[in-house]
Amino acid sequence: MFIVTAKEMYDIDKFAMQEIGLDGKLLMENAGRAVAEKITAMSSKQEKICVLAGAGNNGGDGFVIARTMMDQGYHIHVLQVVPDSKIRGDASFHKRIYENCGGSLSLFDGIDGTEVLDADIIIDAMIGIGVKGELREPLLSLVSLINQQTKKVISVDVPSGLPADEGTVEFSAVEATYTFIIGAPKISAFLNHTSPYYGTWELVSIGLPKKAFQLSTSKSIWNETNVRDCFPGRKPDDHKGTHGKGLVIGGCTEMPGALSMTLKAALRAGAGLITGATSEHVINRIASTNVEATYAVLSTTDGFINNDSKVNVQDYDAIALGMGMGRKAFTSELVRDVVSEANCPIIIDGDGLHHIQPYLTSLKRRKSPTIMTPHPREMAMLLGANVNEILVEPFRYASEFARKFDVYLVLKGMYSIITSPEGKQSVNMTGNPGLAKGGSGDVLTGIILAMIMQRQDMFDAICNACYVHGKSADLLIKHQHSHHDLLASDVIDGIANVYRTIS
Ligand SMILES: NC(=O)C1=CN([C@@H]2O[C@H](COP(=O)(O)OP(=O)(O)OC[C@H]3O[C@@H](n4cnc5c(N)ncnc54)[C@H](OP(=O)(O)O)[C@@H]3O)[C@@H](O)[C@H]2O)[C@@H](O)CC1
Ligand SMILES: [K+]
Repeated sequence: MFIVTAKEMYDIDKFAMQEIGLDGKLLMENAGRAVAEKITAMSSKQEKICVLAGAGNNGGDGFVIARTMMDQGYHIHVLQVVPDSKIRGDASFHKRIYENCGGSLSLFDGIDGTEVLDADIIIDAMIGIGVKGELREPLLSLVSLINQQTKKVISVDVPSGLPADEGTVEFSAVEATYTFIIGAPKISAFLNHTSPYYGTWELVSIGLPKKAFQLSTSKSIWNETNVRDCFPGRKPDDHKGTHGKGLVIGGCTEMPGALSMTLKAALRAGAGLITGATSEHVINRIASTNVEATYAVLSTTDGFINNDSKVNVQDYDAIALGMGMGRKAFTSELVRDVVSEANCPIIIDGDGLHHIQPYLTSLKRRKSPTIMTPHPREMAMLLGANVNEILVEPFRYASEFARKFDVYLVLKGMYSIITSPEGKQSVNMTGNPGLAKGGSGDVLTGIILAMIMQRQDMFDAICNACYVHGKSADLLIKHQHSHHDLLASDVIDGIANVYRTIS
């Protein structure tokens, strides 16, 4: 499923019309019919439905929805929120058809007399991706009235007033119960501060050609079909070496658990052989619960690993670096040496991100892929930016960072964004608030390690890992646990449930 900006959507629309030859009125008919079908499935003919129609194509969709539902016997009224003179193009065409069919319509004449107050269901087709700046009056007051009601509000494409793109914090918008998104989800459906306005959303397809999307956008949702298409298989003659030999470097006296979880997650996720490189103290603490792993002892100062014992990094297919290692200056040296000496893919996570921050440009010199897995606060630290700036524009920050430092980036969050060094982006939709706990990130790193060692496309492997991690949590919440009691170690055990569903 592709994800678009408003501009990309307009480009796709233009391509479909000018290059492919699809008519705009037909696309609008398809959009309105597809949304009407969804709405009829969730409403009854006894309910009074008010369609709020604007002047642009979003309003045009509203007229098609109204006509389609009216013909099926629904109790429909259109409240046109702009004067007749403003209605243009295809919207004007579909308004005429609605009226020719005998549809009921009135002009919005101020809040007091509004039909919104009478309706059981409000269909918001005032403004879609064409919004510019903050809502003007009288729509601003109308939106505020709608948001005070407890009625079911169904937005068409985008809740009116909400920007389709990232980067805007000042806006007023309809707080929809449901949104039926047309063609492709817009970026604002995946941002912390804008996604709640959509309510529950669903995509409706209107016949826009796949070719148009492929030419215009490099962003998509990574879903179960993607996972099934490229999930590493197992053959009868496989041996432990077939599935990779991984090294995990991290841990300190105060945080032995982080390394332990990465080791265990990597093994559960399918790694062939895993070695933990850490202090003797940490090994003594975790070895009995990670009996399948092997260990390399690193020298320490005050319980933190240092660079004296020189880690052997040459014999591995991939390395994970950083979890629970602390932030001592002498550990930075070790991180730098591993990053410059290893000839295999490296995942840098947790404290490793802090150590590498002053040396980010060195990553460009690596011959093998580098994967970084920051949460938004770590991303802000890496960039020297404010975390709120990142949260408002995560796609842009992620894309610029990945390109600049030639890394694969997993920007973790409610919707994690995976970015390739070329700027290709995927959003992972699995996962739930139960994952907002210590250790979750260490588990994800272990799963990524296992996936990238099985020698498939790096981007696909990382996306699969994010999917598996979130899906494990989702299945556990569905069947056994709650958001409150779910632990990172449960997510490791839950990997088995995910594998059973996809293999
Ligand atoms: N892409 C596709 O393939 C297809 C797209 N389709 C649909 O088209 C939609 C995009 O249509 P669009 O481009 O006509 O813009 P749209 O969202 O109707 O908004 C324009 C109106 O909003 C108004 N307005 C703007 N800002 C405002 C403000 N701050 N405060 C107040 N008013 C403001 C603006 O007024 P103006 O500024 O011009 O006076 C104008 O009247 C898209 O979301 C989808 O639903 C489907 O039909 C099928 C095919
Ligand atoms: K809308």
